[in-house]
Amino acid sequence: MKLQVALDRLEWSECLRLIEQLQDTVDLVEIGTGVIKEYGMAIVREVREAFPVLPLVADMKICDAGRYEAEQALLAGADAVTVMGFAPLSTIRDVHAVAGRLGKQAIVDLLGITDRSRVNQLAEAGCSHFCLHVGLDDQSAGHQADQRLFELVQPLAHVKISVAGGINEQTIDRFLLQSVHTVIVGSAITGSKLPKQAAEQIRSKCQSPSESG
Ligand SMILES: O=C(CO)[C@H](O)[C@H](O)COP(=O)(O)O
Repeated sequence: MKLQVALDRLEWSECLRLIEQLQDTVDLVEIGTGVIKEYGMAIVREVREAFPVLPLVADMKICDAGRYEAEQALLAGADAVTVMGFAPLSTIRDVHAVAGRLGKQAIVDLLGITDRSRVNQLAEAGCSHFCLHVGLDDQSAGHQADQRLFELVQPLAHVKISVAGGINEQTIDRFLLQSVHTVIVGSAITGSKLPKQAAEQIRSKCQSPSESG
């Protein structure tokens, strides 16, 4: 299981400082939606220039203007871009087309989706990487990423699953036996007084016996 650290609600310099610290511990770095809204593509470009081989996700949460917004982030240097599962299929198709043309990835964020038939429709449209996601506001209302989320994608074979939303060193245990491709962790790492140690502890749980050294 891969570990993706999400950089949310952080200042520019703090993002760069954290990437410097965490680059050898995590598999992917996500520039969070709020950071992108504050600093735009300039921060994606600077991260790419400073860390040329770092696998980088731009959490654009695209819901319209798919071609334009996906191109912005992917041409700025991101390897993958997110599009919302509730967006029009035309938008979702355009994001995938741009990603395919540039040899990059599109990830469909299922935030707010509770209908399995919608996920099937997305899979039929060619989506192959889904993010099961409990958003910050729903977390505040007491919701957590748990087994029920997986029912959305259970019947689908050959898709990659990421999971996000308030995951920490304890709650990650819930996903170890699921076929999760990537676990996305934000606050539990970036809000820690010792982010590298927090990432290392979570990282050690991501490794299956065959992956550990
Ligand atoms: O996409 C996000 C918010 O929309 C976050 O990046 C994701 O939920 C991970 O952050 P945290 O672990 O703090 O919930």
